[in-house]
Amino acid sequence: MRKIEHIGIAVADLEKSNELFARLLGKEAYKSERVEGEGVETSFFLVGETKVELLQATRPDSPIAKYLEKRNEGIHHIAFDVADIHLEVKRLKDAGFEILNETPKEGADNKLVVFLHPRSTNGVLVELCQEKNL
Ligand SMILES: CC[C@H](C(=O)O)C(=O)SCCNC(=O)CCNC(=O)[C@H](O)C(C)(C)COP(=O)(O)OP(=O)(O)OC[C@H]1O[C@@H](n2cnc3c(N)ncnc32)[C@H](O)[C@@H]1OP(=O)(O)O
Ligand SMILES: [Co+2]
Repeated sequence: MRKIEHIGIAVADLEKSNELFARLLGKEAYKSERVEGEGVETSFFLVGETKVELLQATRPDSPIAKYLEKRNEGIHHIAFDVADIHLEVKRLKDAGFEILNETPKEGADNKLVVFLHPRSTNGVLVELCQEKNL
């Protein structure tokens, strides 16, 4: 794990939360991106070396929709930047963590992503991110 890539925050209304975080951080989101595979619309704010990712569900079966059915808006996951996602998946699997998708999938912001089940990570949904062009 090289650094915290982003903190993912589940929101009900992306436009409203974009305005709130722009006011909070003193800067606008640098991008918005829809990830069909996850049923999410995201926006990203750069904060030093790391990012805040806001996520709104685009369909009822989205993990974000399911999350917000049971919980208030708030921190949904923490994402770590990794150099080699396949190596990290093997390391973490051997270390006893529960990998949700062993084959990396398309993430936002030009990343390949893998998720670990929160029941194996002290109740925190963990995402691994590798830059796609490496
Ligand atoms: C990829 C685009 C973008 C990016 O950065 O590039 C994203 O970040 S997309 C983010 C949205 N996608 C995902 O979250 C994919 C991975 N998530 C999942 O596969 C599910 O959400 C899963 C398996 C974590 C939970 O799904 P499930 O249907 O099992 O939901 P339950 O409500 O039944 O929860 C089971 C159990 O897990 C706990 N839980 C659920 N979500 C979270 C969470 N975000 N953080 C911590 N814990 C979570 C929940 O409380 C249940 O625990 P229990 O003790 O049984 O009550
Ligand atoms: Co994320």
